[in-house]
Amino acid sequence: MIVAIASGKGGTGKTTIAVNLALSLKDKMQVALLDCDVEEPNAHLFLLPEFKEKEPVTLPVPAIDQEKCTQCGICTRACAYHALARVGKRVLVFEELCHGCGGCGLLCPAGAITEIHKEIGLVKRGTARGIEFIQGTMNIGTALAPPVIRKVKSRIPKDKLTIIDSPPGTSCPMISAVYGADYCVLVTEPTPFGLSDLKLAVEVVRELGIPFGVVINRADMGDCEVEKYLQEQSIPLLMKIPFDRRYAACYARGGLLVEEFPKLKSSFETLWKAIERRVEV
Ligand SMILES: Nc1ncnc2c1ncn2[C@@H]1O[C@H](COP(=O)(O)OP(=O)(O)OP(=O)(O)O)[C@@H](O)[C@H]1O
Ligand code: SF4
Ligand code: SF4
Repeated sequence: MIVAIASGKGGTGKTTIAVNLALSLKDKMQVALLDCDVEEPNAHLFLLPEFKEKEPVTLPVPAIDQEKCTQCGICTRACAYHALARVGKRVLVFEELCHGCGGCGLLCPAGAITEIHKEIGLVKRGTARGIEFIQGTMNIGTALAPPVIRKVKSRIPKDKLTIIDSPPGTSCPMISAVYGADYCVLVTEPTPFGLSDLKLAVEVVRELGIPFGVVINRADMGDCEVEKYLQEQSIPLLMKIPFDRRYAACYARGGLLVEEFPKLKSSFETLWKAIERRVEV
């Protein structure tokens, strides 16, 4: 089963929940944790995995043979991302804009386009406390998270519960991370921003047809508009976690909540039961 932990808003507690859910379940079943927050992965800071494999992530970007190019303009007109431009008598490639779709190479009538493999990130795989840990990282200066996320997800083991720590927001990186999940846990906080971004995230997972429920983190910090919204929309409330300065201090030290606060472990086990029940339904 694949469970994605996502949220419309950053900093709501996705990593806290993904890491501690994995730790709470690892003695009961085989668990894999995928850190798909590839712009800023941080789950490793808590689990301290030992990485055994590393694989670069590459994107096929075009290289133009200016000798062969007839400047017909077919490729520049075809590229939906404006990654090609005719400047004087040359066709230039703006690699940062290229999505590696391969379209220009297929269309070029002069055979002037070949592909080079540009390194845009790294996927690392290892283990931590009996948990299979897979992490993606984007190279500095690159802009495309989805290919790195897809590469991380290509490593999903078939025989384990896979927990995905998704990037924040509701744009392409989040969609790439949650796509194909059996269940999505949307983490929010009871603030106007939390509610507004939750609504966007709900739209995304509904559009993708992924069953989902909500965890309200720092649940005692704001008003109850989030709960009212969940009731109106018949969205399951899976868990409420109170704000606790000791949790923040534990996090800041790289500590593990379920080890320092054993009561939380049973809360995460209950969260898992709620997810499992809903996926079976
Ligand atoms: N219940 C809580 N009480 C106090 N602090 C909390 C609580 N939950 C999370 N935090 C704090 O909120 C911050 C963000 O948590 P976390 O990194 O898990 O969020 P995130 O959603 O993964 O963030 P990002 O969107 O940047 O990936 C951390 O400093 C963490 O200690
Ligand atoms: S590979 Fe696709 S995105 Fe990249 S330059 Fe060619 S047409 Fe544009
Ligand atoms: S399609 Fe080929 S020949 Fe035409 S401008 Fe592009 S690179 Fe040159």
